[in-house]
Amino acid sequence: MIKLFRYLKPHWLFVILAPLLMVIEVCMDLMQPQLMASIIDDGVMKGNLALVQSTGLKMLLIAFIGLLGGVGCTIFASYASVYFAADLRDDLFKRVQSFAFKQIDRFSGGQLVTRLTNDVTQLQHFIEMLLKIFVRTPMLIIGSIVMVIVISPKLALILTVSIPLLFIAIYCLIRFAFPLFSKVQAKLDAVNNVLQENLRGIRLVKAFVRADFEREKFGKRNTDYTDFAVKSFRIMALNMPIMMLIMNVTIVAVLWFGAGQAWAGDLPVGDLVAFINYVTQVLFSVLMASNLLMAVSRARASADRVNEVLAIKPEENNNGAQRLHHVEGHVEFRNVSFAYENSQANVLKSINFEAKPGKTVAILGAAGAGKSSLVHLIPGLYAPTEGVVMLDGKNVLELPFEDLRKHIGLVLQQTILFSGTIYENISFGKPDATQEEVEAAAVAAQAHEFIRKMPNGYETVLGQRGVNLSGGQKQRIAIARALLLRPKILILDDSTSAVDVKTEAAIQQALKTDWSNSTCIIIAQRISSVVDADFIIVLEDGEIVAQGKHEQLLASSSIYQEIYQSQQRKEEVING
Ligand SMILES: Nc1ncnc2c1ncn2[C@@H]1O[C@H](COP(=O)(O)OP(=O)(O)OP(=O)(O)O)[C@@H](O)[C@H]1O
Repeated sequence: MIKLFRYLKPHWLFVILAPLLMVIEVCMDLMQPQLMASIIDDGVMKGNLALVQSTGLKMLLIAFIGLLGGVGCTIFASYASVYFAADLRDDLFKRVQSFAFKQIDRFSGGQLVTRLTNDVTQLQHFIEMLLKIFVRTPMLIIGSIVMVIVISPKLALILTVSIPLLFIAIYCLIRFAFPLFSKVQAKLDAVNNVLQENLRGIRLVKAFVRADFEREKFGKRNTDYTDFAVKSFRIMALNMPIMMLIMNVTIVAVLWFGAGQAWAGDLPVGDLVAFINYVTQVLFSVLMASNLLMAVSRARASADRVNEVLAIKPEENNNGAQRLHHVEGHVEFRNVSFAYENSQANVLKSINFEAKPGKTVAILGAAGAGKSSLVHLIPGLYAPTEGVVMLDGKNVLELPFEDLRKHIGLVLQQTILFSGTIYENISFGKPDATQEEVEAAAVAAQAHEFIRKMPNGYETVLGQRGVNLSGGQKQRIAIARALLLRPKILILDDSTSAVDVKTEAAIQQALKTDWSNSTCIIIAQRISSVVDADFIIVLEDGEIVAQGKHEQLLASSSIYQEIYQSQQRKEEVING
């Protein structure tokens, strides 16, 4: 957790001011019981009204100065903790943005959300509390102990029993609390996961009438979380009553033994009252320390989870490598095998093929054959476990990633749109694109016509994830976004699956004419989408089982013939 304190460095002024102001409040608190003793012994007992009034005014003034110190401390502690949390959140967000694909796979969306929200808030509360009481508590404890010893060393011996008792109670509570707090956060992760997944897929849930099932699933995780949260609150709830019990027993003991000294004239009544006040301050300060320690154990759990994210090294950009200014677009897979980190099995096995500049290579294969995994290796989103992926004769993993990816237009299988205008979505990769460039990309992606017909054209605001568009329209916007970059390599990962055959043909025609310099790698389900490709690869279980041109494959590959015939039959059924 100490590591996270570096986020307080830029706000050092608040970090210094908060405890300094707290020192003022503590000094005032330490003076009050002495003044009270003086009012009682020299004013009340001796009938000296003038002294009661003047000392009373002094007490009011001191209380006011203490109040100013306390308020100032709270304000600066809040500033420091809020800015600390903002900087930490910012850094976490940047770190998540810099994750490589394999690191994104490690966390579920819900886990990252909890870390960036709940865990940061826990740490913020802890920092605020720490700044408010880390000076106050030791100062009050030491100051008050000195005062009770000065007033009555004999009575002060009572504290040698009650303070260790308090510490033992606190230690036990914290030992139970820490593992629970870690579990509570993990359970909250699980709740957030279901929540996120469900909200994203709410239409599917409704369409499949699975609301009851999802409600039950959520209910289970929610109850699980609540059970642990209740357990941890129960432990925290024990804290206060145990401390109060020890405090009350101590005060009774002080009165018991103090009364004898007072009656014997060894201890003035005012001093006895002041003694009780100081004892109360000592015990309350220990209580505050216990709250702080509770907060430490909770914050430690949050800090561990936040540090887990911060410890992940950002994806290397290969900055030392030679810049990639010009790309021909020659892609080659040499004996490439690949496995995801979380599974041992190879999803790609000894892949060899090349895509020459300006040519179109199509990849066909059943679901799960490894098509997406294969194309993700080209921009270096994952690294092959064996073999090498080359661009213009260079290993893509040794190229500066930013340069490499600027030359690659990737249209992902799952269309991702951001809330914002259509214009902003298309120009996502090139924010300074002109209207003409954006429109040209949209024309080629067969999106211009439907965008033009929308009430605000390119300025139409899309709802979250483009809810106000059809699946095919979303895909065409995603294609326009990639085309706008004028990439030397264009990868379409099943990106026209929701587009009708005629529109798909028009997109392919536009690619052939206006984007003929780009090497295209197209993943498709329909053979009609790949017949014109310069080269077709058929993948099965991560292996290339056939390759060649459409006619060659029809003549020589039984698997290709099977796919072709089954699709023909389907079309005949559809066309009646
Ligand atoms: N991030 C991942 N972590 C672990 N395994 C994965 C991951 N992504 C895909 N896989 C596995 O890799 C294999 C190939 O998946 P891939 O998405 O490449 O297939 P695909 O041919 O593109 O399938 P589809 O046509 O359904 O998109 C599958 O068995 C899949 O379960």
